Amino acid sequence: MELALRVLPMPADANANGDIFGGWIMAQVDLAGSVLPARLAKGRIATVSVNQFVFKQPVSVGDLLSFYARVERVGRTSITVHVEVYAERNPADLRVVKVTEANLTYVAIDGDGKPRVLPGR
Ligand SMILES: CCCCCCCCCCCCCCCC(=O)SCCNC(=O)CCNC(=O)[C@H](O)C(C)(C)COP(=O)(O)OP(=O)(O)OC[C@H]1O[C@@H](n2cnc3c(N)ncnc32)[C@H](O)[C@@H]1OP(=O)(O)O
Repeated sequence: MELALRVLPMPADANANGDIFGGWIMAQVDLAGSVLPARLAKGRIATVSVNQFVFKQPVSVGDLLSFYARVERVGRTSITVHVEVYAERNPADLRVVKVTEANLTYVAIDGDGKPRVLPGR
């Protein structure tokens, strides 16, 4: 898997319990997932589906989040990627835990927002 994004959640991204909002994490996964498809599509892409989002562990302010991605499938106009998210925490006694993973599909689109055949397909 390839490192696509690394980010530190901030207090503004936390909910009333002090854990990071799932929706904020989903937005970061969408961005991280788009990196490999954007390279392959060589142009505009749009997210068409997100499957199997599972939150395994809470994320806290101060965790360093790393988003790893790999291409699962390349179709005629679409690319599906698998993204896994790991949190590094507790610097004094470092722990790395997988916090979530998801499959996302992106479609290459033209200037009118219609599906576009991927380069080389
Ligand atoms: C220099 C580079 C560095 C990189 C640096 C990174 C930069 C990175 C920047 C970009 C960052 C953007 C990342 C955020 C992207 C958004 O946030 S986009 C906003 C949210 N998404 C949208 O608004 C999309 C709305 N949907 C649509 O406009 C249309 O549905 C679409 C996406 C154009 C597709 O059109 P459609 O007519 O529904 O599609 P259709 O012809 O039926 O099928 C097209 C393909 O999609 C597949 N598909 C359709 N529905 C589904 C489904 N439910 N599930 C799975 N696949 C499906 C089909 O199987 C088909 O695949 P192929 O067989 O051709 O491979």
